[in-house]
Amino acid sequence: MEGYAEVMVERSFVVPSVDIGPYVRGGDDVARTRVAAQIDEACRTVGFFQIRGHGVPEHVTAGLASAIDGFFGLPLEVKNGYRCPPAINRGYTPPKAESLSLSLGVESAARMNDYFEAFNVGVPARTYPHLTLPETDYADNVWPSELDAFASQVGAYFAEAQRVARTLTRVFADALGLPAGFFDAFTDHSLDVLRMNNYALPPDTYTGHGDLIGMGEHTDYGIVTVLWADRIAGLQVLDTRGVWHDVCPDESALLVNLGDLTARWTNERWLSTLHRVKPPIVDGTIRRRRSAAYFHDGNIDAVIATLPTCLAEGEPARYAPITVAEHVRAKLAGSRAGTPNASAEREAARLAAADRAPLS
Ligand SMILES: O=C(O)CCC(=O)C(=O)O
Ligand SMILES: [Fe+2]
Repeated sequence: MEGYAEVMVERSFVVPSVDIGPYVRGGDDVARTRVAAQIDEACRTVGFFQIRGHGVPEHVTAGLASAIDGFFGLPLEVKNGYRCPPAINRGYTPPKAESLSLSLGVESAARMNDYFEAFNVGVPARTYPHLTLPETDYADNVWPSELDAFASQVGAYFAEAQRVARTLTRVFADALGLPAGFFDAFTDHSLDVLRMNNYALPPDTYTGHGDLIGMGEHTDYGIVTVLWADRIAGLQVLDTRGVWHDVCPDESALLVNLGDLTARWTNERWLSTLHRVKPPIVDGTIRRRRSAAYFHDGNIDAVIATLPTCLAEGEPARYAPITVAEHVRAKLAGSRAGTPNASAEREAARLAAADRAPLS
C-alpha cells in the first residue's frame, strides 16, 4: 500500500490556476493579497502556473494564431528569406537550427534535433529614443512582406503580453514583500522577445530511431515568460523531484513560468522550472502544435543580485550578481550559436538528476 500511495502522490502534479483579475481590473487589498499569496505558493512549489482574468481579448489571441498560421504556411524558401544571424534574436529559425539544451551547457544525444521552427520579434532600440541601447540586443524586427496583417496582429498580441508581464511583476513585488513598483527600475526598457513556435512534421517522418524532441529541455532566461499554447499535448515540466509531467493550459488561460533571473533574485525560493516539448508520436508523426512565448527579460544593463528579503539570517547567496546582458547573451550563444553555456551548472545538475528519473 505504501508503494501505491507513493505513485498516487507522484501523479497529483497540478499547475495552479490563478485569477489575476484583481490586479488587471482593479480590486481591493484583500483580493490582491489573496492573488499574491497564490502566486507565491505556485512560484515556490512549481514555477509554472496558469492565469485567468488576464484581460487579453479573444480577437487578439485569434489574430496571433492567424499570423502564426500565415507565416509558417509559407514555403520554406520564403521563410528562409527571414533568417537573421545567430547574434540577432529576430526573424525565422528553421527546424533543427537551435539546440535549447546547449543554453544549459548540455550536449544532448539529440543535439541539433529540436524540430521546432520559430519566428521572433522583439523590442527595437528605437522604442526608447532617449536611451543608447545596443542594437544587437534591441535589434529591428523583420516583417514578412507576404502577409499584410502579420505585423499588426503580432504587434497587438505583443502589447497585450507585455502588459500582462508587467502586471505579473507588480504581483511579484507584493508576493515577495517588496515595495510597490520595485521591479520598474529593472524593466523600464526591458529586453522583451516574443517567440512564436510551430511544431509540425510531415507524416511518416519518424522512423523509430533516436529521440524526437520538439524543443529541448531548458529553463527560460529572463524574469518571467507568458506562454500562449494550443491545447495539444507536448509541453512537459519537471517537478522538484525530477519527474516530467505533461502540461496543457485550460481554455482561455495563459501559462506563466519564471526564468533564471527570478531564481537568482530569490535565491531559488522561487523556481526557474526546466521544461521541454515532446509531443506524442502517432503513426510516425505528431499533431501540429503552436505556441508563443513572451519573454520579459529585464533591462539589458540591470544588475540582478539576490534580494536581501529572500535570504535568511546567515544564508549565503547561491549566485553572484550578474547583468541581464551577461546572462542572456551566454544563454543565446548556447541555443542559437551552438556554444555550450558554461555558466549554468545548477540547471544542468537538475537535468542530469531528471534523466535518471521516470516520466510521470
Ligand atoms: O511550446 C511550448 O509550449 C513551450 C515553448 C518554450 O518553452 C519556449 O519557447 O521557451
Ligand atoms: Fe521555454
